[in-house]
Amino acid sequence: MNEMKIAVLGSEGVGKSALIVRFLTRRFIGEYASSSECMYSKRLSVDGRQISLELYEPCSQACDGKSTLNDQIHWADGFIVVYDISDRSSFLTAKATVHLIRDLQLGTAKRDVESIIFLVGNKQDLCHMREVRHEEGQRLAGEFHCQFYELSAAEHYQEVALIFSKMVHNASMGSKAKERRRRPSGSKSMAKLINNVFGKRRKSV
Ligand SMILES: Nc1nc2c(ncn2[C@@H]2O[C@H](COP(=O)(O)OP(=O)(O)OP(=O)(O)O)[C@@H](O)[C@H]2O)c(=O)[nH]1
Repeated sequence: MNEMKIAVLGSEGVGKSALIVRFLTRRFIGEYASSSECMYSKRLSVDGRQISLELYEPCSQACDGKSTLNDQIHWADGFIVVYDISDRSSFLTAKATVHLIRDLQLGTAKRDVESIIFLVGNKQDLCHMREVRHEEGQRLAGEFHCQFYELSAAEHYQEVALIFSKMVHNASMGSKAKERRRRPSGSKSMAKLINNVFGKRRKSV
């Protein structure tokens, strides 16, 4: 069984949990708590191979034991960097994050293999409130050698699933001979994920 580790990054409220939960459960669940970092795990078959996938979502608020981007770069096989197309500041955070991943990577043992980064503009259903043009996302992705997607976790299951499968596929190509690395926190089972989702406090859109 191959292991695959993906970190889902982005500023508060961009829809990181929504995307992960959509992928894992096919459902869009509107409200999630954000007071702790989360690790989700899932087994899946990609290109005929069994993959044990771990998805890490850091806590976007100040919390104990928070991992640094440097830790995440050592740990992850790939990054999904999310912003909200109706929130320009989240795009600027995504830009800074992508920049940092590329910069920090140069100082690690992984510098020979460019980290796989997918830049994702979420909340496409809010295009009437759009603050970030599609072309801006495309341009940023081109500049930093990322793949770019715009979608809505609220409305698009297929697109969300496609992104995660592509990420796993691409990351598995680049990680075959890779050393095992420390992970930033403990793992959550699917049952815990469901409890977590339903136990989370409510936030408004
Ligand atoms: N309209 C719309 N709302 C969305 C979408 N995705 C997520 N949301 C909403 O955005 C809010 C934040 O979503 P989360 O998934 O908690 O975002 P997050 O990035 O995990 O937030 P933190 O954990 O606080 O960092 C919630 O109210 C979601 O219902 C989307 O595609 N469209």
